[in-house]
Amino acid sequence: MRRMGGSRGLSANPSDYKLLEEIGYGASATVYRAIYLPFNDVVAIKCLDLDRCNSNLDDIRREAQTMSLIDHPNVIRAYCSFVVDRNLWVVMPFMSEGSCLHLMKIAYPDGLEEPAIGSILKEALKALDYLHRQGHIHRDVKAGNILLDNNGTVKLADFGVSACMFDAGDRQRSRNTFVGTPCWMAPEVLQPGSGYNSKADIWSFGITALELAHGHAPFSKYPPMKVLLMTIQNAPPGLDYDRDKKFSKSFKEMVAMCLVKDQTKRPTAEKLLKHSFFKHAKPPELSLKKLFSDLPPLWNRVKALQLKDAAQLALKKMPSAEQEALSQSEYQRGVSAWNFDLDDLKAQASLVCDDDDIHECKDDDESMKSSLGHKATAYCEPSLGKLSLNREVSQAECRGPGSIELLQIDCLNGKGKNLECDIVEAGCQEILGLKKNGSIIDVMGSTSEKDVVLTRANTVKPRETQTGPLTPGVVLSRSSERFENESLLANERVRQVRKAPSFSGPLMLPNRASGNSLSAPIKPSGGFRDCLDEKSKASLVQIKGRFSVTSENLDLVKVQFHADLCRLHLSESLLA
Ligand SMILES: Nc1ncnc2c1ncn2[C@@H]1O[C@H](COP(=O)(O)OP(=O)(O)OP(=O)(O)O)[C@@H](O)[C@H]1O
Repeated sequence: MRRMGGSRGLSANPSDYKLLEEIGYGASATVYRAIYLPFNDVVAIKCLDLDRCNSNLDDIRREAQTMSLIDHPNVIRAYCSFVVDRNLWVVMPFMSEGSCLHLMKIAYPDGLEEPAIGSILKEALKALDYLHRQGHIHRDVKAGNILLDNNGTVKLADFGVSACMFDAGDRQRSRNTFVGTPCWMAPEVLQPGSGYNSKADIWSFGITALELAHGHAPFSKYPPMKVLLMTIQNAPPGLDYDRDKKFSKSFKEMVAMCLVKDQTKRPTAEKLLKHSFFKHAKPPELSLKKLFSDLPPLWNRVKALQLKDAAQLALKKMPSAEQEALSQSEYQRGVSAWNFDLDDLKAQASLVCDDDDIHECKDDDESMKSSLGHKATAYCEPSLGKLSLNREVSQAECRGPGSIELLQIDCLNGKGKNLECDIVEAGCQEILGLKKNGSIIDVMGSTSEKDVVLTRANTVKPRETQTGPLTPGVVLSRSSERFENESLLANERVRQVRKAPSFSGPLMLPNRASGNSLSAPIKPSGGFRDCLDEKSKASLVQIKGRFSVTSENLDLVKVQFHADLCRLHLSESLLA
């Protein structure tokens, strides 16, 4: 056991803590509610599995140190941190309402009202202002990293990928590293070698504003590679469309100021705080408390979300581990290609149907809703040649009420060209048992319902169109009782899905579903990294929800990309 970082009277003795329920999970960590026994205080403990972590110990130590030095009411700080067996425990304040992302997923799938958004964003912006003044770039600003408590306190969390602007040498080079979560990443962050600064956080902040307004980030239904391309090539997203009429002019203007592609034209956090949108924002204790007044306890919400994730994974035909491997592989192809062949990626982007982009730019949900019950418009271009891979199901996104499930079948040859595409449409809500117009997700109402859901999910076949009426799901209740009753049985099922067995070879990954991101899944790459040589490992890091490729050693990335592709071919032939 080793202690890292400072403490405010809390001991670094693990036996002083009693771990209670799981309240969150990310790429490499599980977060628990816990009791600090000597004071009988409730705290949160982030348990980072050092074996599962892609970061090296220095990065982890840095996150813990950064967290322990933080002193701002809107930034989560670490009370203390210490190593227990192969885990790093980071002890921090318990934020009883969890992340904004979880809150939206469970109760506000179409986003929050403007007053609440204004309050949340203002507090998060104060946090960014503080961090930037301290020389930090957060690099992972998103709703999943904005935590709330029942008093309406808002805190920015997760310094896992933060960087220091004052670093020199190797650390300075880390700012040429491609880090973040694709949907939230600024265009300049996607350009290896160009370098970026705290303005990257302002872009992510603007994306987060859209996320809070719509319930999901722009482009979140697309695979990561396409997100990267769209971020670079499309006009910046904004609050410009029909569905956004309800929002004020000043909100729209504030978002537009953040989402300027030229980073030099974006305001600093300090300047943005002076914008009229924030001047008129209500104190959070007035506008936020009512958001969670009827919700069950955080841990039951998290369980419900885990069940939903599990059902989504079960929905797909392939064993989840295999599917994750393919998803990982797709992601990697895209990013590797981005790094070494910009023209090729641009060519790919030009092949994407205009329709598709229009759907995204106009209004994901509206277009999805309107296509409910109809065969979705073809997503990709016609075949360009002989099919070399028959990869299926690269993305399955389930949105809010009234949405459909798109299972995108997308095949690539070695050059990254799309060869064959198809779309399978499935009634997402039918499969997940979601109430059509409800807000809270009560995914599994009873054991038998769970069985029905999973059985249904397993019988969905890619390449078949799922038509017919959507059956309204289980009635969603704001009572916590049902969550309580379900939790034990459900937990086991979730864990089984999480620990899906490996399918074939080194691409098999631990499964954490989509816990902290609404974007297309980006999976942990521990298993995959294991098969790389040490140099390749150094140049490429991917974890769920985040992505990192250094700008150096791109050749290694390229070599690794081809190796990945070969493995994928091999898997395909084994499958055939
Ligand atoms: N102090 C806290 N109180 C309550 N919930 C928390 C706290 N810290 C984290 N969580 C929950 O746990 C989730 C995961 O935490 P965190 O983002 O720190 O993990 P991570 O592994 O770094 O995630 P990722 O890499 O996916 O962003 C958060 O999204 C949030 O829902």
